[in-house]
Order: sequence, then C-alpha cells, then structure tokens
Amino acid sequence: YRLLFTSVGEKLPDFKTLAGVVLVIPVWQQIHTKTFRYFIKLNRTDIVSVTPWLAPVVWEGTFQPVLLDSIYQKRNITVAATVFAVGKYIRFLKDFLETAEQHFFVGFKVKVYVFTDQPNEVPKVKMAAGRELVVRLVQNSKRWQEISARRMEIIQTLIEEMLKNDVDYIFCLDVDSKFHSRWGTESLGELVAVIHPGYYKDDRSRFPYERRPTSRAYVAPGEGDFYYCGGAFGGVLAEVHQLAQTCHKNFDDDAKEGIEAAWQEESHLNRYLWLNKPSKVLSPEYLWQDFKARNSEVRVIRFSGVIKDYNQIRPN
Ligand SMILES: CC(=O)N[C@H]1[C@@H](OP(=O)(O)OP(=O)(O)OC[C@H]2O[C@@H](n3ccc(=O)[nH]c3=O)[C@H](O)[C@@H]2O)O[C@H](CO)[C@H](O)[C@@H]1O
Ligand SMILES: [Mn+2]
Repeated sequence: YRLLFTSVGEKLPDFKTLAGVVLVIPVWQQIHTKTFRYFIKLNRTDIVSVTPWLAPVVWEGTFQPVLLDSIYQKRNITVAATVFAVGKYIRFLKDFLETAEQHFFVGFKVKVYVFTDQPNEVPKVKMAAGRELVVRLVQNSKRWQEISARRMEIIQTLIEEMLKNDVDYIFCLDVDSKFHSRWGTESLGELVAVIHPGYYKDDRSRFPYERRPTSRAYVAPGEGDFYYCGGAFGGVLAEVHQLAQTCHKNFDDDAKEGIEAAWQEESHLNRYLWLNKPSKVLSPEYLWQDFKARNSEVRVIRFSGVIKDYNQIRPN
C-alpha cells in the first residue's frame, strides 16, 4: 500500500503506474487550513483572476465547486435564465434546454423563461425536480438586430414582474449555444458579465465598441476594461433590471436619432459595464465559440456558441 497526501490544485500521479486499487479519500476538513494556504499559492498564474476593482475573474482552477455549492444550498436560492427563440432560431432550443439540464445549476432551483413566437414548437424537454420551463409569447421582427436588441426591454419587464416572486439571480443567454460543462454557483454575483472569447487577448484599442460619439453606447479611445458578450450576462434582479432598463432606453433614444450601435444591445451593454463595473467577471470558458480553436489557458469550455449559417437562419 502507498499512502499519498496531495493538496487541492495539485495533479494526482498517473494511477496506471500504481499497482492495486486506488482509493481517493477527501480529507478537506482535517487539513483545511494547510490546504487553503497551499491553494492560494498554487492558484493559476497563466491568467488574470482578479480585476483592478477586485472582482474575481472566474477560470477553472480558481474556485472550489463543492464548497461554493454548499454555501448556496443553505440559502435555498432560485436562479432564472432567459432565452429567446424567435423565427428560425427555434431550432437551437432543444439542444440548449437539454444541455442546460445537464450542466446549468444542477441540483438548484432553476426557472428557464423561453421567449418565442412559436410556443407550439417548444420541445418537450424533461426537467429535473425543482426545475421549471416557462414559455412566453413574443413578436417576430423583420430584422435580427431588432430581435436581439429588444431582449433588453423584455428582460426589464420580466424582472419587474418577477420581483414579486422568489427568484434571486437571473442569467440572460443566447439560444444558439450549448452547455458542455458545469455552469454553477461560482458564477453568482451582484452584476456578472462574460469576457468575449474573440477579444480577451487584445488591447482595448481593438475592441469593437461603438466609436461614434453621437451614440449613447459610445466608448472613447483609452476607455473600457474588457469586451463583454451580449450573449450572456446576469446577476441579482435589481442589478440586471438597472442594466436592461438603461440599455433599452439608450438603444431607443439612439433609434429616435437614427443611430444603431455597431453591435446593438451588446454595444450598450459594454458602455454600461464600463460605467458600472461588474462585481464578478466570467472568463471566456462561459461563452466560447465552436469555430474557435481552443487555447491552452481554456481548460474547460462550459458554454459555447454553435456554428451557424447566418444566411440560413436570420430574417435579413
Ligand atoms: C455570443 C454573443 O455574445 N452573441 C452576441 C452577438 O452576436 P450573435 O451572432 O451571437 O447574435 P445572434 O444571431 O445569436 O442573436 C442573438 C440572440 O437573439 C435571438 N434571435 C436572434 C435573431 C433571430 O432571428 N431570432 C432570435 O431568436 C437568439 O436568442 C440569439 O441567440 O451580438 C449580438 C448583437 O446584436 C448579440 O449581442 C449577441 O448576444
Ligand atoms: Mn448568438
């Protein structure tokens, strides 16, 4: 027999080289203090795991999932997710919902709000106990930009309605994506945004912010922290409500002056998050893109946009 002590974050030896049966016994309780100190030392150095305003940047290896889950289990939280499946985007819904069952807040109370113009086409996905699917009708539109941007207004209204019931956190997600790995309590915070996988290594001068000062989404040269995704953001209801309301209003006020920001509500989101710093930032593990080759610092892909033929699925 060989007795082996290892610490959190330390790689276990290749078991194939050890003869006999291997038993892995967690001894977290007994060696907590020692492990914790060690964990800090062993924390990842190949990525930035905290922002200059001291918000965590969540990467695999920077958190303890079991520990985090136990904290939030005690609080008996409910997490809502919104997803829009309008027009031909309804085809993405089945995979989205099925993979969410496997990876999104497993073991917690979850309410998925589906907004669609075709309620009868919503796939019947089996939901685990404590998880619920709510289908809401929305109008289609001739322009994909409008479908995408109008989400902010609908999210705003939904939150106003939800404040009366027991939802604690909300995430607003793109439908043309799938979960591949855990997305759980490590992502919870007051205001949460995801770093766009296309720009996380770039200097901010290259970020595709709205650059026309006449737009309310304008970000000046030399401003901006990260380029965040429009396809995933969240937080507590009050914070996400403030964000959705502001982005919706600024988008509409721009429209009245004949301006549409470069990336619609994503541009407004980026402006908002420059002025209102997120309390937690999620790494591109939380919204990768299937067409992108995986980089070595991305140890886990949790949620990723599928490859799609824009001409096939968009109305314009
Ligand atoms: C991964 C990511 O960050 N994606 C963002 C990006 O482009 P994307 O190319 O990912 O945008 P997209 O075509 O996926 O549209 C965004 C979302 O709007 C919904 N939809 C859109 C068109 C349609 O006909 N039916 C429909 O239901 C659907 O939920 C879709 O996921 O920039 C957009 C700017 O406008 C949005 O900010 C997206 O969130
Ligand atoms: Mn998308």
